[in-house]
Amino acid sequence: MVESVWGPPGIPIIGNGFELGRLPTWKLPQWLRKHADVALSEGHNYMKLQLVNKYFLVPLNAEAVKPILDSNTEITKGVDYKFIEPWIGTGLLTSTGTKWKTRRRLLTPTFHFKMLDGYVAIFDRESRRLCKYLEKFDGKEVDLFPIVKNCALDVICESAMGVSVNALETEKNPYVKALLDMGWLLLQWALNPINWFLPFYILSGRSSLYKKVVKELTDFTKNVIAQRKKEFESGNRKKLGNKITFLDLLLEANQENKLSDEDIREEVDTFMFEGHDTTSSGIAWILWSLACHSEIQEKVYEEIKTALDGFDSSTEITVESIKETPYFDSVIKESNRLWAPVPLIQRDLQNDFNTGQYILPAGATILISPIVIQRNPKVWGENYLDFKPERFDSSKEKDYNPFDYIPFSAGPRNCIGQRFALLEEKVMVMHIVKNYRMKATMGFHENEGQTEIVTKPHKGIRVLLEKR
Ligand code: HEM
Repeated sequence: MVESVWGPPGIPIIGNGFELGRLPTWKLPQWLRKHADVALSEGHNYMKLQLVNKYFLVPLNAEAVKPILDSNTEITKGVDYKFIEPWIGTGLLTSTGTKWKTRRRLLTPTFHFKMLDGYVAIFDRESRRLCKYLEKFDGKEVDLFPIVKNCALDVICESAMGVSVNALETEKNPYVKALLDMGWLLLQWALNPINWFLPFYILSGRSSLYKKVVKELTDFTKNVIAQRKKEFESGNRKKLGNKITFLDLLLEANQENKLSDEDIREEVDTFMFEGHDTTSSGIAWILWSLACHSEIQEKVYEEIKTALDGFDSSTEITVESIKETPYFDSVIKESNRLWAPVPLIQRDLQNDFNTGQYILPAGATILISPIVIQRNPKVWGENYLDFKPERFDSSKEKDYNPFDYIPFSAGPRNCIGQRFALLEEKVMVMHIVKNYRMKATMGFHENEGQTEIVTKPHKGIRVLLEKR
């Protein structure tokens, strides 16, 4: 049971809460890694963290994480997700049991590779806009992170709902503002337990802000759905090239009575939540890795040039041209290894769970940190902190277990948007590298991953930008 699992020493009753509460969030990955090394060296493949009366059990390697991620029964997410349920409901991300299984089956075809062509056309168009926008920073130092984040938001609004919010050029859109406020509220709630104390939450004004933001976000989606449904029913489906939006696919299921209007709203809002902060974090770290390693950046540039057959400004990036870049694939994988965009994955155990080494009790929370697993020196070597795309050389035999590399999680509840995300990362970075040279203004590891909803670069992505 829990007592037999090793954990970093804490204070009686409070456990590790005091230390963790004071730890800057960008130091959390190293803190976890340091203690994981102690646990592993003493023969444990789990460690426990105690926050007052709550235990978090952290699997430390592939052997420990595989049974839980592979489980078809332990699929219930942690309580932290409850906070966003008034917004995203119990859609694919937060539901469990039969509801989750039915939704997963219904939504899987929306990410079928045939559907991705239409999304890639959006990535291409929005990335071109991004490169145009960046022209004003030519020869200057700029933080690319907020810019990429806005572009990713434009991409997800277009892909999910067929709506343009133009976050890249305007901060005034009320929907964009509400999304930013929601991000802030979620972070405050997750990081600072004082917010869990209802009287404080009400008196600090956060409760009323929360209600206002939820209303703004859900009203927006409801209006888009109502409008689209009218067009859809009149047979006027707005086409994206020859493909349709995610919402249109859901409306088809609606016509077959498989999803109600509210079900559709839940899923669209789930994709809005899951689909832009994650990719902007992924893209940001790839750009950072390239900006810190100029020889790797040039190699990627040359590979893209060949794949796009020389390229001029009108060259469109398509699913076909993306296939021809194996080195760039390795660069993306290595970046997602070192800086997994989703810092923590949770499962709330519904039953006692036998890991082979321990029996973990029902009610405990399994806390999976992809960064901890992906920085295990026993798997990735003593140079695990170095950026080495050759670790993922496709011509070499894989010398790691698939569960040692889990940026998109694994098993039945893995990321349904993985292919969408990787294509978006590729297209956006390809456009930037094709048009600009980036040079970091500080050392690679001076920038750390801040554990927020996503792994955020705590010093931004500050680079000197130079037009090619
Ligand atoms: C770099 C980008 C992304 C990363 C690293 C990422 C990673 C993840 C991870 C770690 C999970 C949790 C799985 C678990 O609990 O075991 C997840 C779930 C999910 N992701 Fe992503 N994600 C990304 C982008 C996206 C995008 C673009 C979409 C949609 C357009 C998306 C939609 C979802 C959904 C709906 C789930 C819940 C799946 C389920 O529970 O069945 N993700 N993602």
